[in-house]
Amino acid sequence: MVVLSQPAIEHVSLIKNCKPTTFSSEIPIIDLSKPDPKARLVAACEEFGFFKVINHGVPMEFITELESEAIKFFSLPSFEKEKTGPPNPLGYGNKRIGPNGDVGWVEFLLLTTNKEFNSQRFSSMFGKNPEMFLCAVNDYVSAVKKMACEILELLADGLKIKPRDAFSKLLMDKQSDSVFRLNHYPPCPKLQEMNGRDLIGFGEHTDPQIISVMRSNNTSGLQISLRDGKWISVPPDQNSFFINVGDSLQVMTNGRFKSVRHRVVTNSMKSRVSMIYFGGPPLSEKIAPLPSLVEGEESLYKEFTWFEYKKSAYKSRLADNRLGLFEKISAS
Ligand SMILES: C=C1C[C@]23C[C@@]1(O)CC[C@H]2[C@@]12CC[C@H](O)[C@@](C)(C(=O)O1)[C@H]2[C@@H]3C(=O)O
Ligand SMILES: O=C(O)CCC(=O)C(=O)O
Ligand SMILES: [Fe+2]
Repeated sequence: MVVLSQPAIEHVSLIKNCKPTTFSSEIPIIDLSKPDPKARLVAACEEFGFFKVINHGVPMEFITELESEAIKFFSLPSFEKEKTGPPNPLGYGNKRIGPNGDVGWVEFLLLTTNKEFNSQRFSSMFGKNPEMFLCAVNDYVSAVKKMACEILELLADGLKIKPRDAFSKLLMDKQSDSVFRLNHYPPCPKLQEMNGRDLIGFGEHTDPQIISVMRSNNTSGLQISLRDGKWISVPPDQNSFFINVGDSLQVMTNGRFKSVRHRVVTNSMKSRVSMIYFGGPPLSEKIAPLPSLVEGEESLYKEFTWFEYKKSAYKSRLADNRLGLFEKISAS
């Protein structure tokens, strides 16, 4: 087993007292090999903005290969990892999340999903041999993107949207502004002496994009907020994927789907390694409710492009309600 480095707690402010959570069995599970998952997918996006996918069709060797490359990367000495940082927003980062003062017990690598761009920007990784790593990223991202598009098409069918690629075409576009993230949450044994206190790995937030596909090793830590504001812990499952509705999908469905608030808390004993594909539209794409979903209702959002939303999101703090700035103020 590879043991990853353990940084010392130097920011007491990283420690928050999280309300107790329970491991939840309520999280919807969607089996993509079953005949007709559309209605259950729509219900999951309406009620939770979150679900687990099993029998997903992503080859296991792509997952294990990328996990082993990620562990190799995070096991490098800091000075090697820092050659690919600081994140702007792409690149290696440690504890500081985003440009606005958020911190978490996490180190990460943010990449684009563009093969050529990654090769140029990250060719210094692993000295002279970044190929294995970048190849593992490409194989994994292509397979996960295919699954994300399949899910988005089932959702469009479930919502009776035509054409059925109304959402998925944004991820398939050559200009799609999608990102890929590897997170490593080192264990923090000191937590055991801290009487039930939790250390924030990644603070609460919603993802700005259309859809996020998360996979982690078998270490717990991910929590989601239910619509009543209660937090529940998501039981880890290294063989499955977890899907988040992002802010942009909330807007495109005129609020029918809700982007899910989520966070990660640190485990006292085990490292957590997660890999997340954030499917986003091209920068110039107008993000607006689809006409068939506003019929007879008003659009809840002002018009904006993904470029405008992303720019505004990257000025915000993690926990902010980023969509608030783009909501129409209702007359009543
Ligand atoms: C604090 C921030 C980090 C973030 C950019 C932001 O200003 C607000 C959104 C954050 C988020 C959450 C989802 C993804 O992990 C991410 C890459 C994204 O697109 O938006 C991160 C941003 C980041 O880590 O740079
Ligand atoms: O690491 C995880 O499980 C989730 C991280 C996350 O929410 C993010 O990177 O946006
Ligand atoms: Fe997230």
